[in-house]
Amino acid sequence: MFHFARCSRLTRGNVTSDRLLNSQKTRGFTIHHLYRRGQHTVPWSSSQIPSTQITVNTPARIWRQAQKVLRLASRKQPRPPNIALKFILGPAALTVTARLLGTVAHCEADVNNNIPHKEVIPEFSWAILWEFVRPQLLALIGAIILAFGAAALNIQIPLMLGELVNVVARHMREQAGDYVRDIKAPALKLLGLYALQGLLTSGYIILLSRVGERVAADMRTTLFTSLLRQDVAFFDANKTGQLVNRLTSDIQEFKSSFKLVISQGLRSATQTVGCFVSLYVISPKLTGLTVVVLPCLVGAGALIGSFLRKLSRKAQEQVAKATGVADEALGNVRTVRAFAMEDRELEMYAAEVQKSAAMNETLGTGIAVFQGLSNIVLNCIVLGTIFAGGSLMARDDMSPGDLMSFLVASQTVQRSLASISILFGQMVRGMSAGARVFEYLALEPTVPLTGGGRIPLKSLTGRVEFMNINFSYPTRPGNQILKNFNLTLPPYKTVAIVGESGGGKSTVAALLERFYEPSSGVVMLDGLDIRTLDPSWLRGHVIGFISQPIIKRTMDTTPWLVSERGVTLSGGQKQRIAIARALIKNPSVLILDEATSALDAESERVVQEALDRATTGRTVLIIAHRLSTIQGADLICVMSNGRIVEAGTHLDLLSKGGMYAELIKRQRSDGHK
Ligand SMILES: Nc1ncnc2c1ncn2[C@@H]1O[C@H](COP(=O)(O)OP(=O)(O)OP(=O)(O)O)[C@@H](O)[C@H]1O
Repeated sequence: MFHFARCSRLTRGNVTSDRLLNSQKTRGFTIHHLYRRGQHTVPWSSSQIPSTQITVNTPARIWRQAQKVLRLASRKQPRPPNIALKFILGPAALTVTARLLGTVAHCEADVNNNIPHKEVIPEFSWAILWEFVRPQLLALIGAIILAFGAAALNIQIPLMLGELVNVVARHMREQAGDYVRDIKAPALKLLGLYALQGLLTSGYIILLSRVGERVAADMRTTLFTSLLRQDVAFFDANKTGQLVNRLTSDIQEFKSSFKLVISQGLRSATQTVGCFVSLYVISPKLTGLTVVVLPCLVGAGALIGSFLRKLSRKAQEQVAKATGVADEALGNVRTVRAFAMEDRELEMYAAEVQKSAAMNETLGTGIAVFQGLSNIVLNCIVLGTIFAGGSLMARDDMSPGDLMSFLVASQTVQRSLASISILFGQMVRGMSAGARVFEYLALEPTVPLTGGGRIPLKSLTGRVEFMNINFSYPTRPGNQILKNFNLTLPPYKTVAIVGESGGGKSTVAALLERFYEPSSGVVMLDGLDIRTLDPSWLRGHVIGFISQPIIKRTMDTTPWLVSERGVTLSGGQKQRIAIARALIKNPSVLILDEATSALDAESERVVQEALDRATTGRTVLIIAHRLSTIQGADLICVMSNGRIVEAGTHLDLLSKGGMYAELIKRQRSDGHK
């Protein structure tokens, strides 16, 4: 048994409807259950109608309802195995370096991770990067110099600390001399070093953030410019969400990596080399011991760190998934309400939120165990160094200051090595994000936005001819929509196209707008192939387009504020605004694509009057569903199977008793006038 529910028509090319259809597809719905092109009735099987509904909107009631759904959802979620066990048993966990605490902190803070794309990752181009970096070269060189300076000072600091400790130790041993006078010089020197290091660090961070922000802003505008230029077919093939992702998270990811690799990469590399030299100078024996132990610690730590990062990324993906469900539901709240789907949406959201909470809990436990182990290992390293260093001191191979310097320098090496291992992963991620951004920069549209001839508006008559057009949409090349299609729109006349849904009527308008190029054949304007004409002039001055979908935001041309998606306006008001916008450019050719099909009788009358005035003195192409609105057209063409099969006036076609007469009969019996 089927129930029929009325819903507002989801229009083609409408992002909301596309998103809704996609989301419903993924949630086990069949598109046809929700939407059939050109029909306003939506069949539902009785089993799909939700059995419970939120009917009372008190907060307590809603809260109870949410809790019920959450309980149900959490019952369905299998709990992950105890992560602590995995970590405690992992043998590698015993050799974690302290700096990898930083790795974990990084995992938590890395909220800009891109959800990995399934498609093949394009190649990173250094040449394109150079184009963006070149204007910021001076600031970048400045940042690099300051970062090097800060790193060089970091190498000095352990040695200075050693000097200071030696003064203290000497005084304790000898109990003689002026302690303040002796300690003053090295202490002031160290203080100076600290201050300079702080200054250099602030300097390079300021410069780098300037470079990073400017490069990112440049990339965003260049990518957006490139996207706006792309063919309509490009947008058929690529989901809006993915494109927006490239503008936002990919560029963000690239920017973070760029800044991090330059600042921390430079600093860590310099510090590692410099401190190793210091270590060797201080004590070759102790350095030998460190060379054996340290790489094992760093390697094991990096391994666990990378495991946690993966876990963190999965948790973020899950959060994004949950957000996606909420976004779909809130973005399409009218449809959700119309189908009484609140319970189901809540259930789906709660299930996704539960999953993400469970994953984040796992991650949290992992981080906690990791941090605990790291602390133990760090302390053991310090203990081991003091133990080995102490025995060297006993043999007079080392001074207390040397031991202090050694401890601090070895900690610096550990931190730097761990940071390099993190940076390597970050660099790979940043390069993939950059490559995804660069991919569309080099893409050239087949139909340019501008360029080509213009016909002087005074002599333009608006005669349009479609000659032997064959056409398939680029995304569905096997499905030929227009087959040897021929049609002439005489100047100042109104031609209507009618026919079965999905027969290709709107496609004809899309070809005239040059949204797509025909596979073969030509579209002519005043005897000129439109491919030789300037597309921006054609769209901006010659062709006016009024379709049923309403523009979803305010435009400069409207003197009053329209709410998001135009929800505060009636259908008739929206349509009259659309007509006003199309007429502002005083077009010679006007396309009306189902301009009144969603309106009630009164609004239709008002809009029809506006349209009648608008069409006077122009070449008009009407793509119609409701045959009542086109009876006065100079020519009515019936389309079937990609070509015109009947043409004539309303009375001609009625008297012929062919397809048009059949359509009229069918619409009358369906209840349309
Ligand atoms: N952007 C697109 N990419 C791929 N196929 C498309 C695209 N737009 C439309 N189609 C397909 O092309 C065919 C013709 O669509 P078109 O919108 O031109 O038909 P129509 O006669 O205007 O239909 P309706 O009366 O239902 O609006 C349909 O099968 C449709 O699914």
